[in-house]
Amino acid sequence: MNRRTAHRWLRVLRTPMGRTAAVLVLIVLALAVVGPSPWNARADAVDTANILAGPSAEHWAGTDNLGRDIVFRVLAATRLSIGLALAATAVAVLAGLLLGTAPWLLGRRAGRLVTGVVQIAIAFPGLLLALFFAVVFGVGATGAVLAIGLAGAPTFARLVQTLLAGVASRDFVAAAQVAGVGRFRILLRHLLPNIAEPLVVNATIGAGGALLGFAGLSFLGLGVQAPAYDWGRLMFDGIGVMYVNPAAAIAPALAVLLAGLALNLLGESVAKGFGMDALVGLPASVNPSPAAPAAPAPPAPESAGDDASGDVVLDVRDLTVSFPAARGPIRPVRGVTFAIRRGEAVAVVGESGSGKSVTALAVSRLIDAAGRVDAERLHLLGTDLREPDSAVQRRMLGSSLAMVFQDPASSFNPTQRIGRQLAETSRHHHDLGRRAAFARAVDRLRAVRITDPERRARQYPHEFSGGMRQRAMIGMGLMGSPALIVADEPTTALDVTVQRQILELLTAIRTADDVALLLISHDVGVVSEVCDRVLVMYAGRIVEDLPTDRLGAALHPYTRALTAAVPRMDSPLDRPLPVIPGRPLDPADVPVGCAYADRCPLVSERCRAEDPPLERHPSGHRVACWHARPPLAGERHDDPARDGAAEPASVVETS
Ligand SMILES: Nc1ncnc2c1ncn2[C@@H]1O[C@H](COP(=O)(O)OP(=O)(O)OP(=O)(O)O)[C@@H](O)[C@H]1O
Repeated sequence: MNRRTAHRWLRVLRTPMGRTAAVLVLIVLALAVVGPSPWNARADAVDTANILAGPSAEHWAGTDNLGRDIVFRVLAATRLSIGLALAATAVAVLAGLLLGTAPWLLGRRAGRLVTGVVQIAIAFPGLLLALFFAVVFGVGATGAVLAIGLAGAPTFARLVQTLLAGVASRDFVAAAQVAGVGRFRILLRHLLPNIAEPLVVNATIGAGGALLGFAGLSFLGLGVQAPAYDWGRLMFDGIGVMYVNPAAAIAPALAVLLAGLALNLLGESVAKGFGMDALVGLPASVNPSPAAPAAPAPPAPESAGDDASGDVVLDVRDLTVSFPAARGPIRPVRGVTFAIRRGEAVAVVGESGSGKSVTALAVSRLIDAAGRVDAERLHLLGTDLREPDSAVQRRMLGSSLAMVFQDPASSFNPTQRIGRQLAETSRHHHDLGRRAAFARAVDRLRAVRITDPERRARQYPHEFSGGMRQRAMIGMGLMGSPALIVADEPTTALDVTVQRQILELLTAIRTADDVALLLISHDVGVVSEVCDRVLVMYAGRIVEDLPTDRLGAALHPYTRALTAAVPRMDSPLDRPLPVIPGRPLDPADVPVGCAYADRCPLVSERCRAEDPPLERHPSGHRVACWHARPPLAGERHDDPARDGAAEPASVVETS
């Protein structure tokens, strides 16, 4: 148990409810472990002179029809009652885990089938299911364990599915996928450890339910059979003599009630105590170190696929991504074409919802199962990413593609030490032993300028600051020999100083190792510092592809509006900051014609009727606009006033 878990348990035990529940459960467990041996003799001692006696000083709950002491029989039955309830809970958890993890392991179709079966099973009342299984497995303790366990399995399966869905969408799982780790290994290493706590809590509550269920089956005569007895069986016997000695039924019922209550209360207290927790990041020093300025990359190919040189790392042509939706599929990425050369830094900018992240996810093969990726070409280092997933491909991608996510807080598995998580890639792809992989992890942490890397590698993610986690994430990408780093808003969640350090680090790595960078950002200011080229996206399409240093001479009105919205030192203080009028487009509602038409100051009839293709302009940009032209002197982009049917400033030629 790590310090954090111990701290949470302590917090649970400090509450009155948690303390009471823990004491009660300990008493019940102690009785179950030590109880029967000292009391068995008295519980089974027949006293024909005292048959069906009422409560007295000698027999607190009276005797049964053979004169045996009820209290001792209840105490002696603790082990069997608790043992069977725990066994049934174990069956429920195990079957629930198998059913709940099946969709993750089996893929979309088989997964849906399993989910459907689970949903149907959940629709049946639990007691009905238990009775059904009890009949199927036959009368007796074993049959009842299986019946109650299997009746509880669908609820656990759904819980596992829900918990898995929550964890599977976290960045560290995506990082493991990018690193080429198989689904079973991800399940064991990343998913299950992160759902263990809520599962244990629910299993504790479930054990209370199983205890009641078991007592119910034995009471109905379907569970434990004489001469063995559990609390349910004692209730069954007691009910027959209810009118002579009611305590014979009440005593075992009280035992069921108390033990069930204890387990439920403990589960609830733990759930509450653990649920209130948040990861506390200890302040840690960030190691500033200036990076060398990036060397300018050679001019990039303007259109993917046209460039046959071996220099192209990523080659994307006509990429479309769609997701199912209630009113028909939506297409957040609609025919995107670009290429990135070795060592080149390309930014993708655009407002929220323009399809930047979905493009990056498609390139990294991280679009979830419901989504559909189509492309005329989607090559990373010559490997066709449209091909079905294979071990060889995963291995190649795992070492040549690195991904840095926006939120450093969710980029690492909180249950594992940083060094181990970094080492995982090397153990998997380079067949390194545990020690060698850990040594490489330490070396990579050093490479991303983390001070005292040996000590840091042994720490958990919550002991790192946000900036350090982001560095460590970059270090994880460097465990292989990446040719491309995809960084999706890597600095958005960080403060300005740390932001700069991360950008400098990315630039330094790019320059030193000739690694290409695909930087997703909504901040034109950031990308102009780091990147050679900018792809401007609007409503799922690239509307302009231009060198960063030409941003001041952008041809598309949207690029100009984005650039104008960046605050500058010389912005006049007496005027509000320019904003782009209107709202970004909903991908479910893309109009005919140019998607930017409603917000564009240059809009004309043609814009509303025909969608302009992305074509090469004589200036070298690729631009998708019927009115592509350099900005006019004094032009404002926050001014919704139309300048009429502006004539195209230059002829646009097809590339
Ligand atoms: N799994 C999904 N299912 C359905 N729609 C999705 C899914 N993922 C993304 N989308 C939709 O795709 C569109 C583009 O999303 P994307 O995350 O690429 O935008 P973005 O440009 O990166 O914006 P932001 O800067 O806010 O991250 C959004 O409208 C989003 O709702």
